[in-house]
Amino acid sequence: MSHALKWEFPGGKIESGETKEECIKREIKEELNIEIEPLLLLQSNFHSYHSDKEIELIPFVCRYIKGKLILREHQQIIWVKPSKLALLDWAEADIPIISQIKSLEADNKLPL
Ligand SMILES: Nc1nc2c([nH]c(=O)n2[C@@H]2O[C@H](COP(=O)(O)OP(=O)(O)OP(=O)(O)O)[C@@H](O)[C@H]2O)c(=O)[nH]1
Repeated sequence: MSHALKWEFPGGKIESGETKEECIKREIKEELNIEIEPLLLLQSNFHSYHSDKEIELIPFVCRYIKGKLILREHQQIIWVKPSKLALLDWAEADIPIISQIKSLEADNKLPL
């Protein structure tokens, strides 16, 4: 909501007592109604949107396990090939993540 109409990866904030893997599974189930398995932890990106708000974005490459995809919180969802990710208008914090995905794909290191 704070970056309305920008593209973001589905996810959300870690709750207390939760691991980052538990968090991403819970958030994807809550937001998209599907079960996923995190396969590869990418590098975090620390980003400051305003002086009062800093986020650590912790990206995972995940595998779809099961479930019917339902949009519970987002306006729109799309599947995008790694080579086309940079064409979208991303939330600022996401830009370095896109570069990581592109270079992993170029090196054939995406576990998909
Ligand atoms: N999920 C997600 N959030 C991102 C990305 N990039 C980015 O800047 N953010 C920001 O990181 C924050 C994540 O919070 P969220 O609102 O998704 O978390 P949440 O589901 O736990 O929400 P809640 O606090 O309303 O329960 C938001 O300010 C969001 O705009 C991204 O790629 N994915």
